[in-house]
Order: sequence, then C-alpha cells, then structure tokens
Amino acid sequence: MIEIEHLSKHYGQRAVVDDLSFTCEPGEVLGFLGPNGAGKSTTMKMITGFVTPSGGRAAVCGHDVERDAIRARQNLGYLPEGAPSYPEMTPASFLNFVADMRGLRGEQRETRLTEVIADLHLEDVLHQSIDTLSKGFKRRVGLAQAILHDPDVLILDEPTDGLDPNQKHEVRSLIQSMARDKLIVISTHILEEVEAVCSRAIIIAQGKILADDTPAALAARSKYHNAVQLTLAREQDVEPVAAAIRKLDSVASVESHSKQKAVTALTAAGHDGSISLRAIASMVEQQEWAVASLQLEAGRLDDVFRQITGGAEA
Ligand SMILES: Nc1ncnc2c1ncn2[C@@H]1O[C@H](COP(=O)(O)OP(=O)(O)OP(=O)(O)O)[C@@H](O)[C@H]1O
Repeated sequence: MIEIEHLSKHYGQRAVVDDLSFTCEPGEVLGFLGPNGAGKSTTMKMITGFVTPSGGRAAVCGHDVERDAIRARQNLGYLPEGAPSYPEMTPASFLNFVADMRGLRGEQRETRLTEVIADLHLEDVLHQSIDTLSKGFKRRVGLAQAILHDPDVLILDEPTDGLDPNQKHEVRSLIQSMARDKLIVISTHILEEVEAVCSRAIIIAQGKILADDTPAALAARSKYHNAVQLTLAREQDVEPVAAAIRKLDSVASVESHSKQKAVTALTAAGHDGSISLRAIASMVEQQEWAVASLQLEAGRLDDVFRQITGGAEA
C-alpha cells in the first residue's frame, strides 16, 4: 500500500508538487498522467525517497519513506525516468550487483536472476556493455533491476518510452501479469497505455490532482461518450450522409473527418450523451449507404485529458 498525505515540493518560490494526497492498494495499476513538467517524476522521486519533500509525507507498505527509509525501499522497485544505470557495466554484472545490494542469496538469487533475464529477453545482450545497448534494451535492463527482488510496490517512470511496438506490448503484458499481487504506479504520456494497463488514472497538472478515476470513467466524460462512429466503405461525398444524420432528432452534432483517402468517417454525438445507434443503423439500411463500420464510442481519453488540463499535450 502507498499512502501520500499532503505531499509538496517547492523549488524556490515554485510549488512543483502541491499538496497531493491519495492512497493506492495492491492489485491497482495507477497511471500518472500529466503534461510535461506537471510534477509526475518529482512525485515518484518523493515516493521512492530520492527527493526530500518540502511538506507532507509518503509511506510504502506502512513504512514512512523518510523516517523508515530502508524498510520502505526494501518493499519497492523503481525505474527512474530515462532508466539510468552504469553504462560501463554489462547487464549481467549490473544485475548481479543489484542482487548483492538487494541482499539476494543462494537459490532465490539464481531463480530471480534467471526469471527476470527471461522475462525481459536479455539473454542475447547479457555480456555487452550497457552503453552500447539500444534505448529499448537499456530500458529493459532498468526494468529488470526494478523487479529483481520481487517487490510489493513498483514505481515505473515511463516504462515503455523508447520501446518498439512489440516490446511495448511485452512490457505492458509483464506489468499486467505482475499487477495481480503488486501495486504498480506508472507515469506515461501514452494514453492508450493507460487504457491498456491501468485500473486507475490520476491526472496532474502544475503539481495538483485534477482527476482521479478509472480510465473508462474518465473516457466517459468525453463528448464522444456514446457517440456513433460511422465509416463509409469507399470514398464518396460524405456531406449528403452527414446532412441526413443531422436531421435525426437524437443527433446533436455531426463531425466528418477523412482518416484515410479511401474512407470517410462521421461521428454523431447525441444531445444528452446518448444517441440512437438503431436510428442511424436503420437510416444506413434505408439509404443503402456502403458502410465499413458503425460503432458506439466509449469516449476519448485524449479529449478528456485536453479538457481537464486546458489543452496541454499528454
Ligand atoms: N531539481 C530541480 N530544480 C528546479 N526545478 C526542478 C527540479 N526538478 C524538477 N524541477 C521542475 O519541476 C517541474 C516538474 O518536473 P517533473 O520532472 O516532476 O515533471 P514531469 O511531470 O515528470 O514532466 P515530464 O512529463 O516532462 O517528464 C518542472 O518544471 C521541472 O523543471
């Protein structure tokens, strides 16, 4: 469990983390979202004891991060931003060093080293110096050191940054598999990652919590929640289709947008956030429009993110 009470950090006159309070339980994957400079990394550094708060406190598994620092750190694994390590070491020597620092011994040490090397697919680069590894492999080495001692709490600052799509998928699957019995906090700029792995998302900007909810509940705040998306099967003039749908009583607005040259999509939003999918479907049938897909939207997290943070990029 993580308990954060009135946590603040000031640099000079500026509050970069401003009176944050929240708790997080095992089994949760908490996504920290916010524009650049929102205070995500600083908050993570305070939870892990790398930065001293200006005010408030953080506790990990009941251990105060400042007063009971060793116990708190024993219970957590941390992947800092950029996955720093020792560039002149190899993954093998670095992970052995981390195993020593974490006090792993005997059979448990061998088992954990074997498991994390396999989980992060490090076998082929074990004896190559870390500074010669690609960005993706450096990040995997950073993740391996964070999980080596099998901690109850994982704090991962942008864990998939720099990974290719396959590696991103693998790391997300690893996070999901570890989430069953751990508490995981990740920061990310990738909103689809939040939807894919997080059970809860906290949006922060200028050091303050602006939203704290499940990704689905956040997405449902979007004007596109329950909107109908219609994609035409071939390139054709979308305006007559848009005009016909606009006339339906349940439709408040229609946006048309060309995603690819050959396909035109329409999004029709209802007056009260709900719209008659059936009414649009029967119109499609009557008018014999060639339609590639017709679907109800859950909502768009990027839309909500912009709305909440005042237009900032994730
Ligand atoms: N040691 C420091 N001295 C002064 N200002 C700092 C220091 N560390 C961080 N800051 C400032 O605090 C603010 C929050 O930084 P932080 O790295 O926590 O943001 P972030 O949300 O992680 O951003 P990003 O998404 O870009 O990584 C930034 O404006 C940053 O410049």
